[in-house]
Amino acid sequence: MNAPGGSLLVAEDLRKEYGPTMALDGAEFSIHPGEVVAVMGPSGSGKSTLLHCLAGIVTPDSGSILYAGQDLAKMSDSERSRLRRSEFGFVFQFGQLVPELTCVENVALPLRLNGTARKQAERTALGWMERLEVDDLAKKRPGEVSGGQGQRVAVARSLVTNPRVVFADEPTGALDSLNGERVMELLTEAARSANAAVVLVTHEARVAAYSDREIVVRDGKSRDMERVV
Ligand SMILES: Nc1ncnc2c1ncn2[C@@H]1O[C@H](COP(=O)(O)OP(=O)(O)OP(=O)(O)O)[C@@H](O)[C@H]1O
Repeated sequence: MNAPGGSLLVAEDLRKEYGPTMALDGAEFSIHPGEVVAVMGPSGSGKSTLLHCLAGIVTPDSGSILYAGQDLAKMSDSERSRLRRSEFGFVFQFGQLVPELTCVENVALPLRLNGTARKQAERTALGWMERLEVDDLAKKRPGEVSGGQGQRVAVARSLVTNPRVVFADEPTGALDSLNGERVMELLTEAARSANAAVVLVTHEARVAAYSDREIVVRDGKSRDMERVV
């Protein structure tokens, strides 16, 4: 079931203070199934805090977040963590692959944590690695692959559970522009073909260009660029 208006994830009037810092000050957000939305804005404006609230990682001080019509605040911790494990995928800027595991084991990890048997999990993982053009790296460890290759492995891992929303926080922030563009191409292509929505935090216009819509966050307040004349 989706929220009214066909939105998959809707946030209203989010506020979050860290001591004297107002990280979110009435931020709003909405995303439809399969849509790619870029969250832009200057450093420290509240982009990552917004993403963490939407993903149920950080609890806002006030405001509401509805995922598929369900209020995140009314869920128990275990319901929220089940949501993060099975309905959401995550890609971050750095250090997200487990160094001791091979790349295919890394991609298979979310399935293993959900109870899928190893062989089946690794078969599914390899399918996603093919789509991200990194299946030849299956047996390598993260320390043996390049930054761009590692991010493609991380993208494969974010999609392996067939999530309905992928949260990507500066996924190309540590890459050169050519590798960054390729990661964005593959991430958006793979997400669109799986009908997964993508919440993409970035401060780079060329990365945001891969989105369907942009939201700008300034001083903890968000503005949907489509509504700006
Ligand atoms: N865990 C925390 N503890 C204290 N202050 C925090 C915490 N997380 C964020 N902040 C503060 O909240 C404000 C918003 O931070 P946030 O990381 O959301 O911004 P951002 O737009 O993602 O920045 P950047 O583009 O630099 O990553 C900043 O002033 C930051 O210092």
